[in-house]
Amino acid sequence: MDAEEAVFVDGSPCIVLDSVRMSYTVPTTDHVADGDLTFIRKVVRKVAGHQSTVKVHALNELSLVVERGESLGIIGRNGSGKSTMMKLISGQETATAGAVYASSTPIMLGVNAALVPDLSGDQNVVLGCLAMGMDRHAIAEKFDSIVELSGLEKSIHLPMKSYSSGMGSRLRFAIAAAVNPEILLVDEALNTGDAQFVDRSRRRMAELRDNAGCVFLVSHSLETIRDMCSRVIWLDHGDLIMDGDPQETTAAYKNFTDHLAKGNNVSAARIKDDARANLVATQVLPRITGRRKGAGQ
Ligand SMILES: Nc1ncnc2c1ncn2[C@@H]1O[C@H](COP(=O)(O)OP(=O)(O)OP(=O)(O)O)[C@@H](O)[C@H]1O
Repeated sequence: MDAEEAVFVDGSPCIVLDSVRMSYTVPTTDHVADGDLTFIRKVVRKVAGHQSTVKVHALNELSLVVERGESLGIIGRNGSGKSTMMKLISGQETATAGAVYASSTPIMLGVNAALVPDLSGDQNVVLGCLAMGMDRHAIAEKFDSIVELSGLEKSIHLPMKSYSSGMGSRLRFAIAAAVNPEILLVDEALNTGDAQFVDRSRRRMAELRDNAGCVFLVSHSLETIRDMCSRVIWLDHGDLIMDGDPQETTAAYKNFTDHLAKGNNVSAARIKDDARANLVATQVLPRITGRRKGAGQ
């Protein structure tokens, strides 16, 4: 990534990721992680109860500016960093380095509501709505439609711990869908439910998308991404590979995965390298009074 572009945005963008990185330190049973330690030191560490750890780089340094009106699709293989990026934007996780700026609270459909298992479904509706910043009047107004969307009318007075995981997901989705967020995050991997609920939730999602200032959508369905997004980014092993037009980006990614599926690892790597070579890296600069679009480049 040699080229760098200074981005000058008119008005305020919805989301800015400024040199963001995310890594996790996780325990491992792989002794290679102990590196060059002598056998004796490895035994001593084990006896002393030391657990080996490795660092997982979920997202390597990247910057991104997403403007109002954009609908950004995020594609990539399993483990490429898509959900991690969503968690950083929603504030569920804090980046290891860099900063995330949002013009208002992003709402991630399905997971925003931190619900309490011992409370009943209806009590959790109130709790979840309060957590999203709704007042009691607005909650009372929306209550019936939330329960209806969840499809849990019969179980709404039972404790959430008695719900199946699908029922819990439906309630969380219905609560998150009660507000019309300016920044909407949809991770399709989190969308569970039976056919009837999927249909209902898709309709509500479409309404939310139409009303949102900007939308982030993670999906393994390239068709969904092409249908719904105005811009697509391709992540691989935590790196930003491509950022651009939905048709071009999904076509390049499909070409890459088709080559991989046929075992053509070398040509797949070349496709990825070519895509990355054309990437214009974003650089986030502090806003300076008087600076104009195109100035100072
Ligand atoms: N809480 C966590 N602790 C440790 N490692 C994590 C954690 N969350 C994600 N990772 C690691 O970070 C990397 C990126 O994961 P992420 O869930 O963002 O991928 P993804 O692109 O959303 O994958 P998928 O398509 O399978 O949902 C993976 O290697 C994953 O193992």
